[in-house]
Amino acid sequence: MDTLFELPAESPAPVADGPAELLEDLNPAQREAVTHAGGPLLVVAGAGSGKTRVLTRRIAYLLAARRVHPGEIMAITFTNKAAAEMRERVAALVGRRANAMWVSTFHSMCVRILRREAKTLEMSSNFSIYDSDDTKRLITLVARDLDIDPKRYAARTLAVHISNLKNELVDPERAAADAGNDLERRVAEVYGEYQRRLTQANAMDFDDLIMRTVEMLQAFPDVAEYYRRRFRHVLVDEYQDTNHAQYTLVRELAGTEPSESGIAPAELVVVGDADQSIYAFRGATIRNIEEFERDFPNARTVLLEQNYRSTQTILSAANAVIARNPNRRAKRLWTDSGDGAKIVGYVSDNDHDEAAFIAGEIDALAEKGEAEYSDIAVFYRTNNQSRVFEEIFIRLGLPYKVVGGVRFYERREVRDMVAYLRVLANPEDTVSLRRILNVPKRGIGDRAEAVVATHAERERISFAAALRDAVEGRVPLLNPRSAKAITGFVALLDELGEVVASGAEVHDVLEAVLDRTGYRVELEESDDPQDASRVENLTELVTVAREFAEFTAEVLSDENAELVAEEEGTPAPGSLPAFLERVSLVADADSIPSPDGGDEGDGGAGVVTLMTVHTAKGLEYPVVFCTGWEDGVFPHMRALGDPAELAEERRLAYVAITRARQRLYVSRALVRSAWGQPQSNPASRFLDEVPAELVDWRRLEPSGSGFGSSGGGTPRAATTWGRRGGGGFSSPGGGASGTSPFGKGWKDTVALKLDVGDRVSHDKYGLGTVVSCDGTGPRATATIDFGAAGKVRLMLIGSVPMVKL
Ligand SMILES: Nc1ncnc2c1ncn2[C@@H]1O[C@H](COP(=O)(O)OP(=O)(O)OP(=O)(O)O)[C@@H](O)[C@H]1O
Ligand SMILES: [Mg+2]
Repeated sequence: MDTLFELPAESPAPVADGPAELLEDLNPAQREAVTHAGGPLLVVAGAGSGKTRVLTRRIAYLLAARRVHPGEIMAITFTNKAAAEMRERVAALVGRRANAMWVSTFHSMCVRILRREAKTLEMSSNFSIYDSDDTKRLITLVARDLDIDPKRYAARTLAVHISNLKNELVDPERAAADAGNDLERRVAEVYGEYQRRLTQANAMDFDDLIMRTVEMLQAFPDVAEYYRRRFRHVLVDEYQDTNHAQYTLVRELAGTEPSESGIAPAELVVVGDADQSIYAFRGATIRNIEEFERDFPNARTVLLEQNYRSTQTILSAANAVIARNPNRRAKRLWTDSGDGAKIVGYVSDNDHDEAAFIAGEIDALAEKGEAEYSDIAVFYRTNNQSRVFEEIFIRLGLPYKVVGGVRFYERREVRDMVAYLRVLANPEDTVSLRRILNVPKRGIGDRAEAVVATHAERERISFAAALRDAVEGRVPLLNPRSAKAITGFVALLDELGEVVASGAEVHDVLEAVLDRTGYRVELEESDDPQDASRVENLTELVTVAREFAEFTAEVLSDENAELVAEEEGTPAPGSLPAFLERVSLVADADSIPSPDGGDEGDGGAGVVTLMTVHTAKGLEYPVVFCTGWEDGVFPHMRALGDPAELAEERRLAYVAITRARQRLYVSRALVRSAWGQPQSNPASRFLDEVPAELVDWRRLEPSGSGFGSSGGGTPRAATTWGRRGGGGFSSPGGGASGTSPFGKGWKDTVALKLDVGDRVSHDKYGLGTVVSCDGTGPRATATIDFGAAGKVRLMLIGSVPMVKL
């Protein structure tokens, strides 16, 4: 780590056969790393300094200049996306020969090795891979069988401990021997039994993939020898995020000294940035970077200091934020690409406004030709934050893709609840009915379902009618226990039907479904952390429904009722069918261009990418929106009282900022409803850490500044909307009136000037297009098509919670 190469002023002479062009556009330090031969090499450098470029270029160089066969190369990346990207980059350089290389994540590499070597491990090569869900389930069963009190030791806790042990390559025997307290003894006990059952089931969990590979390479020198002989070049990207097991795997593969039969260690090159270590919760440790030279004899270190990705403004912001972390080695990172645009800051009233502002900016950038959709990424801290963006983007017709994480309305629990609502709205909806028949489990098995379905077919009645027949004992072959369960289910639906008939609002119906079906309790009592996030998603769905009810109430209030044009064929405002229509529109994934459509074949503009910051590691975009910069969101609530976690969040912020090439936006919402009840969060401390002179804040002060012309009797515009951020308010008059940043009352006055065809974003209705305008002055109204929310006629006087996009 201490070695900084003194590089010759002149670039190293290109090797035979003219790979000079492979070195041409590299700086001397990069060139050194690309051409380096022999001992292990560590490249440490800040974001955007070309670490990944060095790896891909090195591969090309190995092939072109050093006559290495592609099959001798093993490159490891952190995500499958990164692997695909690297393979692509190498293929662009060397064509189809890229195929013989192994470019993959640690996990896929291990699966590949383990399937090949299954015999050695006395397993069959078609072993299953258990995901975290399966893992939690199995651990729950094991713990139950071992009489472990789930209140004392939750399956989740046991799973985390077992995973940690595996990441440290500790087997059950050693865990048992080392156990120093009751928890550790219990964990060791469960661990042993869990492993036994995995083997019995011919299965491995994610951590096993790494651990078993390491064990195998250590236990079978001839197998290790085979891979050593085969892979003469091992390259690892994002080395700062390796854990102990992965580090050991790299060591076993590459070797540190000649093997028994005299094969020299492979050439090892690892690249990383301690400031971008964001997987400590999975056991990643920057020790692996810091101790590289001790771990690998004869290792050398190259530092890269020039950033080629971002403008100076973006880099300065990133440097200022990460500089606050304690115990880090300061790095010099510079760019000669100029200051570029200022960072745009935006404070929104709420998360809808934040998304609408971003949608407006994206539209403007695309319209002005400053960026294509595929140049743009929107980042958030946790997956559930994608929902508001998805809704708004779909309504506006902005093509986007969500990377990682399941789209909100595609999540199982959300689909289950929507299925309940559909059945309540339309009992003949057989698909939805059958989906919820035994969800949550109520003893109506597949066989019973089949019997009822057969009866329905034979009698030519609906499935719902057949269920009622079952209640009355008119379905032959149905066993009494199933009939009883069906009776309970039908009674439950009737009960819920009464809730709907009583005129309850959609969110209350939803709450009733969650409670009376036992769906929520089941998730809450589960030990599976996935179930905890399911509860969060359901809370989010209730929020959607509540907002829907609120805006409907506002629309239907006396003073506005006459302004609402009821459209033929559209469901009554606020009704369950209206809500379902809105949800289906959002869930309609068909209208979204395929993410793989790439830049070609979809009109050339591609799609906007939405993802969490974790997913964004290693990527870059000309335009980046960092959203939800609020204390409690980013940094995450969990990190607020914990310096180590806060440092990790700050590294995450550093990763987020450094993805941007030309333009960076940071935004926060004063009120966020993502967690059920609206919450007001203070600004993220990371925002304060960005030097003020780098940021152009676009937000109208609560009153006064910059609006309206003088004269006339109409009070002046006073809104909470951005002054320039997709702004659109203009005031025909002057006067004086102000609202608080939170004020949304209709009493305050403002006039919004609209023309047919204008796009607007309404706080409650979402995005819409103006279809007609009537009247002038205080009598001005516009009819706006809000898609699923219907066509609405609105007065343009009053503090209309709407902006022109
Ligand atoms: N010598 C160079 N000349 C021109 N462009 C370069 C050079 N080196 C790297 N780049 C460009 O700079 C950008 C960042 O490079 P790269 O992604 O390799 O950085 P990185 O260090 O891996 O970043 P991260 O830490 O985010 O993973 C890329 O667009 C790359 O093509
Ligand atoms: Mg990289």
